[in-house]
Amino acid sequence: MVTLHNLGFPRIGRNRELKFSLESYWKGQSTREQLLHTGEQVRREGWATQSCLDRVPVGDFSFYDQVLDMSFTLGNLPARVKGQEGGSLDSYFRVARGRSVDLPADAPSLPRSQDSHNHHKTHDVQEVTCCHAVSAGEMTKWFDTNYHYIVPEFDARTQFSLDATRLLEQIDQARESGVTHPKPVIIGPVTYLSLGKSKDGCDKLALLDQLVPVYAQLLESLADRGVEWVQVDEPILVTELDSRWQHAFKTAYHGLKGSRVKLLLTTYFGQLGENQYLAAHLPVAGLHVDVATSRADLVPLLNLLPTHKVLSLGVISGRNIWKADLNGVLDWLEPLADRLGDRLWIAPSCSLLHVPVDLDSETSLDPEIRSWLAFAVQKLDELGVLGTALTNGRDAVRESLDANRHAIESRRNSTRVHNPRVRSAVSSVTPGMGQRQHGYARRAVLQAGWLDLPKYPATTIGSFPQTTNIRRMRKAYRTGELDRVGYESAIRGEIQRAIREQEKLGLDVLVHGEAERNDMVEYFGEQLTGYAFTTHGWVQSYGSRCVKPPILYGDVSRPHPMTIDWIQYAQSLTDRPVKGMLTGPVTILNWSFVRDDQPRRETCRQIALAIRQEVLELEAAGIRIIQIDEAALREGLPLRRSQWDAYLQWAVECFRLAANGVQDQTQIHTHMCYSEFNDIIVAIANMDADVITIETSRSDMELLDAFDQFDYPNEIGPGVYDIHSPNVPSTSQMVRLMQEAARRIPSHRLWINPDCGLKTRRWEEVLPALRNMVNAARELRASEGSGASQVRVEHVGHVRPAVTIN
Ligand SMILES: Nc1nc2c(c(=O)[nH]1)N[C@@H](CNc1ccc(C(=O)N[C@@H](CCC(=O)N[C@@H](CCC(=O)N[C@@H](CCC(=O)O)C(=O)O)C(=O)O)C(=O)O)cc1)CN2
Ligand code: MET
Ligand SMILES: [Zn+2]
Repeated sequence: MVTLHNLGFPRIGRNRELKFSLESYWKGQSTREQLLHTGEQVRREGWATQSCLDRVPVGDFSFYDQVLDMSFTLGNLPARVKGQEGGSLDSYFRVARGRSVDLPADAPSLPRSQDSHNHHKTHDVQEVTCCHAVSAGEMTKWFDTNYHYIVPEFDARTQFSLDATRLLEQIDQARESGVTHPKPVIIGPVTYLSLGKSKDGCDKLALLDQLVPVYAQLLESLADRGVEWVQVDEPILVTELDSRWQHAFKTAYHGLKGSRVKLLLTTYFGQLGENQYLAAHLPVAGLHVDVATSRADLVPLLNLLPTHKVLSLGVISGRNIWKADLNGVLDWLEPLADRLGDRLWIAPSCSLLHVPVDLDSETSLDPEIRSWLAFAVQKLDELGVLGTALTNGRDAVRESLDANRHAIESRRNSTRVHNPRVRSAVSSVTPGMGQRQHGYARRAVLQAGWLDLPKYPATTIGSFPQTTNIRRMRKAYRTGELDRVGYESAIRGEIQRAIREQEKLGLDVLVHGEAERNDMVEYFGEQLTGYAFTTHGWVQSYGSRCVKPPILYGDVSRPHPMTIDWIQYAQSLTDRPVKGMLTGPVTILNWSFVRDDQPRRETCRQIALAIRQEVLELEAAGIRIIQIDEAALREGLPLRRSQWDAYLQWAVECFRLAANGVQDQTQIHTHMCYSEFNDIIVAIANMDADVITIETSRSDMELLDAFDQFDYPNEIGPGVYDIHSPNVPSTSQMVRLMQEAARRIPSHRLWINPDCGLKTRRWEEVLPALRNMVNAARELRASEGSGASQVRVEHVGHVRPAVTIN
């Protein structure tokens, strides 16, 4: 008989209870007990929802991040938090967020900037000057998702020691809640090491020998608690592993062979590929593989897998929100069930952390679109239907299967999905559409002519603080308490404030501040056709921070302008140039739930055409600098390097399609927060943006080495202000950073700007920081003896034109 299980359940709470509880605790507005209570409630609710399963995950809950939890379980805390006052929850949040100053009412934030190892640091509020300051752990994205984890830190002195309390307590709690077969979830030793970072250059793999015994101890504690199966997550098995890491798998799992619990070696987010043989032959009791997006692994695995092992198939996608084609799954699954008998387990492909909790909360979704969707709760229902069909035959669930077939067919045939005009627009795309009229050198002269900018022009990345007031007004508008006229005039007030402040600061190129946007992706999703959006579809991005990814179900078009009025209004308030501000097609794609019935590149092209229209209309409306953010272009790189080229090819092509239809005089900017560009600098150059702003302040400009070595031809704004910290950077600090930058990039091609948008900061922090930044620009100009725009014009002539990809 088939066994049904789950790999992990969303933990932010059906109504983001955990988010609110955490933020209130951090602000000192509620007690530790209240927070612990919320955590317990969320876990119990999750277990209740999963009661239909044969094995229920335990330990997938987290107050901040599951990787950080694992670090605590293994006793691997950075030395800087050891011996500090307070309980373990305090230490935990100290690693997660740093020792904070008083948390402002609206102090969310983006992940902190990267260091040179492709990690970016944390988070909401940062430790500052106080004597007890503790810097936060670094944070980086979890595989190819929009979830971010706290990077484990290693050095030559790292010692591990077991603290199984969290897991053991949760197992007891699960049992109290009626879970008869709790299945603890842990991150496996090899993935744990690979996710971490060596702080002193020590060899991470050298730690394996002392790590494995601690894992062995952990498994013993679980066995003592009566646990039968443990889910050991090793997602790095779906990436390319060199021979040392392959060997590490053998060492680790041979070291754990004597354990009294059974291990389910769990992989997800892709195919095992060349690691199949390795994974199939490790001495564990079972193997979980992702078969939701591709079944390429399946046949070879069936032949490789020793016959005593359980094979768990991730048959329902844990990454998207579409109903699974249950009849289609059964067609191939039934013969397998016959063949494998009790050895077959089924589950979602990965943890359900990456999808919203419950479709039933979506009362205002269009009923037809709703009928195509499944969130976490519904995915478990689907699993149940498959289980019953396999055990008792399809007739036992005939009604559910028929309804599912109907939904799948309705989606496939819906006229709302297919729009012939969009199809024909995409098929008439020509390579010339992604090509600027002339190369950068010629454009730069034309742009400098009208822009008349000083050297080191000062600008910002787009957003200004999203205050509580702005969010409240938006909520009031949503609920009808505030009418459109009232809302729009309030937003115009915010724009006006942003413009006035920037003028006072003396910035050279202004922004409107993005007050009208809930999120840089959701905002565009709400205005494009082919998109649906939810009211409760929150997904954790990091810590207490959530996103509500819009759902892209059909061909995309742009029925009306999306940003023009706001930008034009902003421009009407000032003589200085205001940047048009758009999110790029690749980022919109990567941060949305997208359709699975056509290749991503196809969907991306449609979005690119919609953004292109907006770009051209902005230009026609007199906006002559347009920024197109591609924060997720680099982070969207496939997990396997062998697939990078193909991805970069279409991703860059889509950016070019969106951006490059403009006149030479129009200046295109792009922005990326994740700035480890060594491997993809050619692709970045191929985007051919006139100016790229990136996150560099934390790395002391080392990230610019890639641009330097490659001779990146266009202009660059390396971030000098770490916006993830409430710290106000000093003028001299920023001057020094720009001087570092100027050692790598000719100064006539440098801009000065913060690392990223300022939406998560407060005005009180932003104003002094930007004041110092503008002063830094002035000092630099003075010390170089010329502030005249001619300098820019004179120099640009020597610059090589950008490489093109056509
Ligand atoms: N999509 C996306 N992915 C991204 C980023 C990003 O900016 N966008 N940045 C990187 C880091 N990830 C991040 C993810 C979320 C947030 C963030 O700040 N999220 C906010 C929600 C932003 C939002 O959608 N706001 C809405 C709704 C806000 C809300 O909850 N309103 C309350 C009421 C407001 C109040 O009374 O305070 C409600 O509806 O109940 C709005 O402004 O309209 C949060 O969790 O708090 C920041 C960074 C990487 N991935
Ligand atoms: N324009 C956006 C902003 O300033 C870019 C953010 S990148 C995550 O917020
Ligand atoms: Zn950014």
